[in-house]
Amino acid sequence: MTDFTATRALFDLPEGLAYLDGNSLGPLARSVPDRVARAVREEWGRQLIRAWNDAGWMEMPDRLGDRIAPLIGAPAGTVTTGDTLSIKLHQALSAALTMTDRPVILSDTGNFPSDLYIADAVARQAGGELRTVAPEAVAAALSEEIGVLMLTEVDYRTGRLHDMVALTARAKSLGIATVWDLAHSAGALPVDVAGAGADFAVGCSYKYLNGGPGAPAFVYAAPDVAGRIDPSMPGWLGHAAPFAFEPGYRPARDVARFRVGTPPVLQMAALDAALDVWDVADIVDVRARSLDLSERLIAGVEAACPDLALASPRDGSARGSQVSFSHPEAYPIMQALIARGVIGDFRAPDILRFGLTPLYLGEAEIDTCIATLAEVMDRRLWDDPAYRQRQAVT
Ligand SMILES: Cc1ncc(COP(=O)(O)O)c(C=O)c1O
Ligand SMILES: Nc1c(O)cccc1C(=O)C[C@H](N)C(=O)O
Repeated sequence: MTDFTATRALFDLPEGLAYLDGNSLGPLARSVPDRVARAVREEWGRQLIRAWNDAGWMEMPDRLGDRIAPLIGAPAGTVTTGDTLSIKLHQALSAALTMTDRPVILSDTGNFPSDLYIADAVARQAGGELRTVAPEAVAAALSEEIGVLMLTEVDYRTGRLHDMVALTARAKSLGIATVWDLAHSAGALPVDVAGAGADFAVGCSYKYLNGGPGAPAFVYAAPDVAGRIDPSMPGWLGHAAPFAFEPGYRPARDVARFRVGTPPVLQMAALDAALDVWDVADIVDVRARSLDLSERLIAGVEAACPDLALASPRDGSARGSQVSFSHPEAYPIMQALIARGVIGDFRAPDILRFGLTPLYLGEAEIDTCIATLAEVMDRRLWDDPAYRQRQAVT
């Protein structure tokens, strides 16, 4: 059983702040500064170029992939890390399109814009198109016209959770390759990519994995497809023998062929330290506690703030690890909340979004969030021109 008092002590959160935005940027794990300082001072500073071998820098992308793998139900050797999620998604989609003669990608209208932009471009470049339907309509839209199904398991706005197992099985029965974006799943709820039979999965590590701003993305390729991929971005570090400097490209074994160029070692050192929390935390316990905290938040907000409408599925099993409410004045409401030490975020056009992250959040923060939100709403504290000034990053 996970001891959540112990996991919370592993994070360095500002005193007096209720942080419900770990679904966008996870907080600093206490072990990170020393690990990064060691990478800077000892490895870079003293070992210099030798650190690629002696400090294991070159193996880091695959080693971190192996640390993330158990959280997404992937066997060892099937996940690697690097670049950004947008890039890893581009690579996975390009690979998936080579597995079909139907250059049509199906996704849903709620998917993250970056995913849709990339899918649209990749499909058009392959002579096909991206089709989108409402999230609830995905199963019915799967047909033999579709070549690739690309979905984000948890909707970034509403928290709606797709049924990965059922959709992947149905896709497979129609010969459709699958690419799952686990940005809002990895570290938030149990995922079983291998059990579901997914072909590819991608995700980021700066949300529920707490790797820090700009932390590397991860990519999973199923063992039966990995060795057949002709990478769209055949960088030298995805070569079977990078330091042979051969004139022609020969892909590395399985998923390692998704590596591109030099790994961001300092960022990877931060992620490496942040992942230590999973040595003492069980994702099944995290999910159970996330659901309890979510119920508490929903019940409290609905009782105290009748003007806010629940924008997430009410049924916990159909929801990821976030709870969203809608209101036409969601932007200034969130700014007023943030000014009072409760951090969630706003998503256009009208969503107040709260991430539930039991590794470092408990009942006290949920109750503070409810009470502060109630005060902001009751006293119309949001109705201040200062809170309407839009920030560049929301
Ligand atoms: C579902 C989803 N896909 C893609 C991205 C883009 O990731 P990145 O900026 O790391 O490329 C994000 C978040 O930014 C996301 O939430
Ligand atoms: N990646 C981000 C960034 O570089 C700046 C600000 C926010 C983000 C995010 O991750 C947004 C996030 N994907 C979301 O779900 O809204």
